[in-house]
Amino acid sequence: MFAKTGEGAGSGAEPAAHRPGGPMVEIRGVDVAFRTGDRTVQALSSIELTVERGEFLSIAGPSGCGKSTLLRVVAGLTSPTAGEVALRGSPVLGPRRDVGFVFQRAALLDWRTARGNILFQAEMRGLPKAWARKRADELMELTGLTGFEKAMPFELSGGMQQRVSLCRALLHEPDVLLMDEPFGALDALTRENMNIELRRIWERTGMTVVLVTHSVAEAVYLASRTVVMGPRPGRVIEEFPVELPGHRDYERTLKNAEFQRITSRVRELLGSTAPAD
Ligand SMILES: Nc1ncnc2c1ncn2[C@@H]1O[C@H](COP(=O)(O)OP(=O)(O)OP(=O)(O)O)[C@@H](O)[C@H]1O
Repeated sequence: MFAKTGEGAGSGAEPAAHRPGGPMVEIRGVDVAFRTGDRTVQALSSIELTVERGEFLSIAGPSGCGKSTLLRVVAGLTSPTAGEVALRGSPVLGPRRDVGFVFQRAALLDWRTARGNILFQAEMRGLPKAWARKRADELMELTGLTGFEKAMPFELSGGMQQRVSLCRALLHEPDVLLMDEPFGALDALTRENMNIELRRIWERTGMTVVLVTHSVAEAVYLASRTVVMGPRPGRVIEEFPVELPGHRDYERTLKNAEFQRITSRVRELLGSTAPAD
């Protein structure tokens, strides 16, 4: 059903936002059912979603509604029971190398330096060493880690560890960055700062991002579109284009009437299942 684009995975030094538009991720009629013993859990039902190139899409939904499963399907780590997913027009049939994944916990190798952790991605993929070192240094600068190249993970704060994890996920220039509750383990202030950083990085690079979060404020502040999922079996119940200024000052955005309108509506939809943020 999905035509191949002919473009190589991970290619394209120019930011996605500067390339012609078009779908980056296409999710068509996706169902996922898990079998455990004699029980079947219907995790996702009839998911239809398109993520445009250069778009920042956030997904909010109650616990257990299948948000992580959806990200895993996009990355090719979980196979759908029905339906199809394509990245840049090429069907996702197994683990994809053209995605970057950031998880809630940074999961750094504690015997390697910050830079060594980032370069691990290149070693696993057999990328040219000199190119990878240059790219790692650029990413460390972009995420404010310059000066911490040789720091060991235990010497880094939670926020800095998550920055290393972000650099590691971006090293191979993935077409799409998937983030699963990346700031969930951080304290409130660090989380706010990481939101500001991530938004700044997205504004500068124009990469395609899909972010799963429990924080309504985070979902709306960061995204160009927010999707709300309903409880199991997970399905999309509503989408909100976030029509706020491209460059978003944090304090000003939180006071913006449109931001408040969208966050209230998302909270209403999530009802009592949404934790306060
Ligand atoms: N590998 C698996 N085997 C069996 N059941 C699974 C598996 N992975 C997920 N599930 C079930 O699928 C449903 C959706 O799980 P998922 O982790 O995707 O939800 P979520 O919305 O990300 O939850 P949370 O917000 O709590 O992280 C849950 O009922 C979960 O127990």
